Amino acid sequence: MKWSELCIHTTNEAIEPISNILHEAGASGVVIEDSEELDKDRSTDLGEMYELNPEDFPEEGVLLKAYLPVNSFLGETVDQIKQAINNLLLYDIDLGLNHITVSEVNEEEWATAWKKYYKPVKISEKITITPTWEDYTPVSSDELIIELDPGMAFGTGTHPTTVLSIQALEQYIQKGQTAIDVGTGSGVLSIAAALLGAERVYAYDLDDTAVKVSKINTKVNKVDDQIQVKQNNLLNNVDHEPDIIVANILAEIIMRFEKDAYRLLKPGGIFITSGIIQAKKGQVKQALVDAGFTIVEVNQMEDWICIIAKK
Ligand SMILES: C[S@@+](CC[C@H](N)C(=O)[O-])C[C@H]1O[C@@H](n2cnc3c(N)ncnc32)[C@H](O)[C@@H]1O
Repeated sequence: MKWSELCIHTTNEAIEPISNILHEAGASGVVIEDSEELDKDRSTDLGEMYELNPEDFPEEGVLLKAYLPVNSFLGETVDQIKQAINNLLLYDIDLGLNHITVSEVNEEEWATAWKKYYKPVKISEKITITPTWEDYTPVSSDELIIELDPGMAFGTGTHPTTVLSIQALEQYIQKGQTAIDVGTGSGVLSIAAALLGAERVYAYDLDDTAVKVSKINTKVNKVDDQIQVKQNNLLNNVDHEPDIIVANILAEIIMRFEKDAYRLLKPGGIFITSGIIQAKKGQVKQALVDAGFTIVEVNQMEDWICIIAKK
């Protein structure tokens, strides 16, 4: 099959919203080439491997590459993507150069293109994420390993918004608790919750590819007994009473269901909200307080904010 590569020159801040647009448009996998990745200080004490080739990265900004099958809808799809990206300006998201090119690639090229950037990474005190195709030997006996093949669903597990969510889960989850993961993507946060001791996790995503991929990932990590994955719009028609709700979704989407989160959580329950850009921090905090929550922590990584609130 012929594939078309859509290459978008943008900024770090725009990675997640543009990735979402690309997935919604049916893109199969998104490659992120971030100029900052090359200069990042990285710890290698725990056996992580970083073999980055400067030629794979832009001099500045971020290149996002998405792959779409070449068919008769391609032109329209590309136009819709461009329009949706331009609409992000309305949310004060800096798009940088916003230069978009389209070229053709063959199947083998795209199937391996994104895998070379994805290596084992220790992302919290206890959790290391490793791609399923890498051999990784745990460094210590209490290290928890998540094996992930993001396939076509969002979430290699190493995006700052995901890292912040996992660090918060690690801090707040207690053995035997029930958790809900809204917008599970690859299932990474649900798997982390289960490995950290949650007895029951409900993982929801609107996207059926995410549902399929996360089901596979829960099996690969042998936590499919603890995690129920289901296609669902936010918390609509959910009646479980969790101890923890985690949602790594954009601010605009969090502000559509903070009241449902408050209603469902047990008293004292924790709501971990991630995927929030700096500019939206105040609005999300206010929405959480208006819903009845007390803000217990606000954490930041790069330009991303994670707000932890208590019922
Ligand atoms: C930023 S990704 C996060 C994926 C994963 N939780 C992680 O941390 O890597 C957001 C996910 O939310 C899903 N999503 C978007 N809108 C949704 C909705 N209304 N209901 C459920 N899931 C939704 C998307 O399909 C996507 O998989």
